[in-house]
Amino acid sequence: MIPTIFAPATAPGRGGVAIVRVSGPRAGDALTILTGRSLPAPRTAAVARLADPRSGEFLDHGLVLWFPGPRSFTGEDVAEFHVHGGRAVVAGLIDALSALQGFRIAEPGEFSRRGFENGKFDLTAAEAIADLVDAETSAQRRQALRQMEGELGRLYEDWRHRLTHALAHLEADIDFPDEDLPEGVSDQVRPVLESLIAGLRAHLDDKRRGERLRDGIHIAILGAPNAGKSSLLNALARREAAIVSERAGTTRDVVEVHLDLGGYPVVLADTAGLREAADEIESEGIRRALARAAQADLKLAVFDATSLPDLDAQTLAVVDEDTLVVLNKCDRVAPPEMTVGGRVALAVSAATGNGLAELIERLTAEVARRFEAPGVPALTRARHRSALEECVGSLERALSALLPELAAEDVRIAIRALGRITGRVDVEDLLDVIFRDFCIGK
Ligand SMILES: Nc1nc2c(ncn2[C@@H]2O[C@H](COP(=O)(O)OP(=O)(O)OP(=O)(O)O)[C@@H](O)[C@H]2O)c(=O)[nH]1
Ligand SMILES: [K+]
Ligand SMILES: [Mg+2]
Repeated sequence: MIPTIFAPATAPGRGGVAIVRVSGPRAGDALTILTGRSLPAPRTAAVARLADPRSGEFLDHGLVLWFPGPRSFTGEDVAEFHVHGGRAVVAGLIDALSALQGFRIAEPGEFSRRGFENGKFDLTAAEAIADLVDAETSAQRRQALRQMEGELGRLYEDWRHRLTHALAHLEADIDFPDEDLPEGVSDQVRPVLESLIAGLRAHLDDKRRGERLRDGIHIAILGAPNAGKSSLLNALARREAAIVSERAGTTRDVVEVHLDLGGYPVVLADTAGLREAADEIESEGIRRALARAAQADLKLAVFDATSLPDLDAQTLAVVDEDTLVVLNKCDRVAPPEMTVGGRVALAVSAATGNGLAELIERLTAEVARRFEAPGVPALTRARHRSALEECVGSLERALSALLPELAAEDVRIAIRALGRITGRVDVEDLLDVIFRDFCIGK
């Protein structure tokens, strides 16, 4: 018999309430045995006195819930115990459940895995549940919710259906060959494949915005020594994360802080000042600064307003369309209105905080413009990306195939690649990897 699994669904530690979830064929028995009563009405909270069946020891008064399968999260029978959120209460409950025949503690992600295996949701939705639990900012939450609602799964399934349709036509061409048409893919199927390739390419060519939203958007601060980069980082982070000093060349390593910028997860990096390095260590710092600049989604180019009209040439060189230009130390000089490298320069003072609110607003707008695209679900995982790339590659091979048989085989490979994303085909080997990253009780 399938084991009945249980685990705390709430985070460990003290809290007002802790929830222990049970799923499997004997979930109902867990309720009747621990409460000493018959099952409560489905999906209705009932107050119950809980006791350890071995000793009769009183464990807690709590709420119990009964979700008979298949109308439950896992699709199996599910029971929930809502108890007072103390370590000893939860430990007592877990201990009592462990003693029941056919019960064992759940592995990480096992509830979600059972839900997937019972057809409650596809793999992209299961992954979205993990993302939702991990979401730290509102943009991450929005993305996870859209995916959990099935937006991404539907897109991939729609593509898979269209391909399955195209495959049927190809197979018809194999069965009933038209002697005048030696081409691999008929004129009927060719435009279908071409339009799918275009759709897949557009989806892949998204600057990884969905993956970035999950992992954090990278913003690098760049500028000459003493421009006030570290001061700006500290001001934006509201803590002394980086060392500030009047000595030019203070920062060597890249210093990162994680911020919630208007709902977006941002990794803000302070870097070494750009100049002819005085020694090997500084030169390595500058190399790292430039590497950061090259990888960053957005750059903040910081110029020292007190040295105007001179603008540092090395900082100027990194200014491009993904750069916000900042004139710092405007507490010491009248803020000038100017553009730098075609970008409107924003006057700020890291020392007094003047202009920072506007800087944050502009940064948020730039991030939103790049990372929020309403209506189009974003690709969110490397796993999906590699399957989609395999799909495009196979479709391109299909287009240039000389025989319909070969084209059909390539289309079959493309269909399988799409099916792996949502979990429709041969994913058994993938499941351990996917659900391993979930936390216990999910
Ligand atoms: N008046 C004024 N001084 C500032 C401002 N920002 C930074 N400073 C001063 O400028 C000096 C350099 O600041 P840092 O933040 O260390 O500059 P940095 O760009 O990180 O310098 P390096 O790490 O050496 O490249 C320090 O003495 C700061 O106190 C500002 O907005 N106004
Ligand atoms: K400095
Ligand atoms: Mg610094």
